[in-house]
Amino acid sequence: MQENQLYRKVYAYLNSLPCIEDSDFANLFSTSKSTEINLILDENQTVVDKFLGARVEWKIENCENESVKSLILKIRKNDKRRILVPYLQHIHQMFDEIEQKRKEVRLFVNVENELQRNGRWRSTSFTHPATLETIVMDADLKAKIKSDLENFLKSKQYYHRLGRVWKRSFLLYGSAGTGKSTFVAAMAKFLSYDIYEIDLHKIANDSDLKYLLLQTTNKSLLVIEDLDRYLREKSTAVSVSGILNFMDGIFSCCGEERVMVFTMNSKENIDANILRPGRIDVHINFPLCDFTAFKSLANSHLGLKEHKLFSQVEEQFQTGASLSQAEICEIMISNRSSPSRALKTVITALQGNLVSRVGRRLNGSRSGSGGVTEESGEPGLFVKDVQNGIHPMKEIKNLYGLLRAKSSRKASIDLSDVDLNERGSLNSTNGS
Ligand SMILES: Nc1ncnc2c1ncn2[C@@H]1O[C@H](COP(=O)(O)OP(=O)(O)OP(=O)(O)O)[C@@H](O)[C@H]1O
Repeated sequence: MQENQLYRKVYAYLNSLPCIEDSDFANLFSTSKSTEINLILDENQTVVDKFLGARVEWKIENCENESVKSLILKIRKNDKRRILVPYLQHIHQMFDEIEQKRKEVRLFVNVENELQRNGRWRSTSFTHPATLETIVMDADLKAKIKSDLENFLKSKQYYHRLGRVWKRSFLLYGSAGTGKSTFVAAMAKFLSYDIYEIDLHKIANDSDLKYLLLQTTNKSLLVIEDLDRYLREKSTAVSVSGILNFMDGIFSCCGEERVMVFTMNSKENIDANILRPGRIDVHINFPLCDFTAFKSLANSHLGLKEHKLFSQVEEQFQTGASLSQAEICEIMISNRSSPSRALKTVITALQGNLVSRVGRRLNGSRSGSGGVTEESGEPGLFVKDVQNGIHPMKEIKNLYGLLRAKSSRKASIDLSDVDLNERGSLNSTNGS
């Protein structure tokens, strides 16, 4: 016999009401999440609910046939016409939200063509503990992204009215270890979407990629990590046009409520067609750790809000030294029993980073490369001289000067890449 979907939804809705906790009888059940206990309605119990100022009553009853249960709804005659339909719609909506929260997030990865006996995706439960709260990033930017995702979840009608597929694409770009992958995990958790992580190496050709896409479900996050590397090294059998179609072609529109996420170390030299709105709607920069991010990490990893060594750490950041969040986290985790030691190690690592940068820059100048910006992997290291532009030799002298007199704050060293102005910004192009 087929399950009555309305019954299922109302039942789940009633069990989610706070009044169940106050009732005289309720059955206790554990769920697949070991620490979670659910309270479930007892038979013949009456549940009172309120909607648009009206009181409604539900009762769960056994039918003559013991295996069939029914839910009896009582509404005052005067309220019936006014609230019945909107009330049932409200239950539908609440049910979707309950399902969303309850859903276990799964991680899917694609397997090679020849292993496809059980389909091309293998999945496992996704239990990554990262959340948007645990990610250290600019607070305004985080709030904007959160609200962008919340808006997306509520925008089915809006997208449909525009004749657009209900999907949104994000580019997360920045140096290694700045939190891009962790952010993907946090997004999936926030949305309660399954993750489909696509390994382009394991895809035979463009049609194979389409085939994989058709095997994904709605409410999912499709992720391609390090897209810039695939494009640069041409290390996949998928062509650029195959990737463009994946991002915004007719096949990419087969599902709904999808979020696509691409990560890159740098978006320099990336074909503008790939980055255009529709293919990428939101660009999010992940800069290397600065002093503000460092303080958040020190707080979360070492429980430090202030420390006498903070001023020295700040000085290092001001001289242009930098480390990724991953490097700083690792130092803090391995020295967590001694916060002072952790901070001293961070200071030493920042000093070492500055020295090696200067060394590399000197070598670069000697070999005649005259490189003012560094290619991907590290953001450009500039000394900006407002009147005279950027001079590599002057830069090196400045850096040595800074190393000698660590407290000097005369030179201004800007460690962000070309998107400095976008730091903390969220470029949203379709205004959903
Ligand atoms: N912004 C951040 N907030 C909190 N932790 C971070 C952040 N960035 C990095 N980390 C820590 O560093 C580790 C590595 O980060 P992650 O893998 O997310 O970086 P990534 O930018 O994806 O690197 P890659 O480009 O090499 O894949 C994570 O386990 C996380 O604990």
